[in-house]
Amino acid sequence: MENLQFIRVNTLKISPEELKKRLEEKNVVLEDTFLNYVFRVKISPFSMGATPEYLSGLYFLQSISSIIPSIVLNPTKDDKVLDMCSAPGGKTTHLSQLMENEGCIVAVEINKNRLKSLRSNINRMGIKNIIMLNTNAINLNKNLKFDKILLDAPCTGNEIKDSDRVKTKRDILFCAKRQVELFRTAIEVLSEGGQLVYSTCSPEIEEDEEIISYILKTYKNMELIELNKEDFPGINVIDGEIKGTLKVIPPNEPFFIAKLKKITK
Ligand SMILES: C[S@@+](CC[C@H](N)C(=O)[O-])C[C@H]1O[C@@H](n2cnc3c(N)ncnc32)[C@H](O)[C@@H]1O
Repeated sequence: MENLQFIRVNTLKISPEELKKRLEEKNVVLEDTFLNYVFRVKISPFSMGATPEYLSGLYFLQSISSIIPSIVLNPTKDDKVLDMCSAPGGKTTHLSQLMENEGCIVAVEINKNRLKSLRSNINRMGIKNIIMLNTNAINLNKNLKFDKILLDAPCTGNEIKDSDRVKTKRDILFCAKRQVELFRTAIEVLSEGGQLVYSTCSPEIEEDEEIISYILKTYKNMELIELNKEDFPGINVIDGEIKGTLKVIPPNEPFFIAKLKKITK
């Protein structure tokens, strides 16, 4: 099988051209993707997680599927952004890069140990617009308000990440319940007119489309913003069961992505 490792260049520190040149000088073979700052690693003589360039924060190792949610959220320098489930920070640091290290991101993570990897990634990548919160995102103060929210929810995962785990119906329903609870808080702290991206790396319909359809049925002030699979050439993306949602399928890492807007309070 071809190598499906990707690097996201940290454009806060280096240009894609310069990093590509530096890695090619070390015999790394990179292939372009539809994003000028993301490359597929075709051949590497060494581990891409142990190079001086990696350690000094010039790039992040990230599946191309998991690059989609931050692009779809499309934050600007003026936004107040909430990342509800943020460690180890692949998407948070990508959001920060898209915001050119300006604006403000509140990155929430419940797990203390995982918060350490988030902190180290933020430091390594020279990011200055993130406030970390070690708490349960479900219990966030409902008076807070954000323009954009990423809910990259904890889920049962997928066979590419976790091939030996056997998931049960019980695991799936446990995650689905928590996903709805997180979603309820997300809607409360989203400003009127604000946008929310929901993603999971699980292909299970109970954690994906069924969550979106429950939310759209229950919250009449939330509407779906339709996504277009043609915007992601070179990635195996199909339409989800709900028109306008996306599913990334193998050989890429499975992912589900949906975007919603809060039309009224
Ligand atoms: C899918 S991972 C997030 C990956 C991350 N967004 C990234 O791109 O690197 C889900 C994360 O949510 C955290 N989490 C689970 N329940 C949470 C909660 N109630 N509040 C905040 N974080 C939570 C988990 O510890 C885990 O780190």
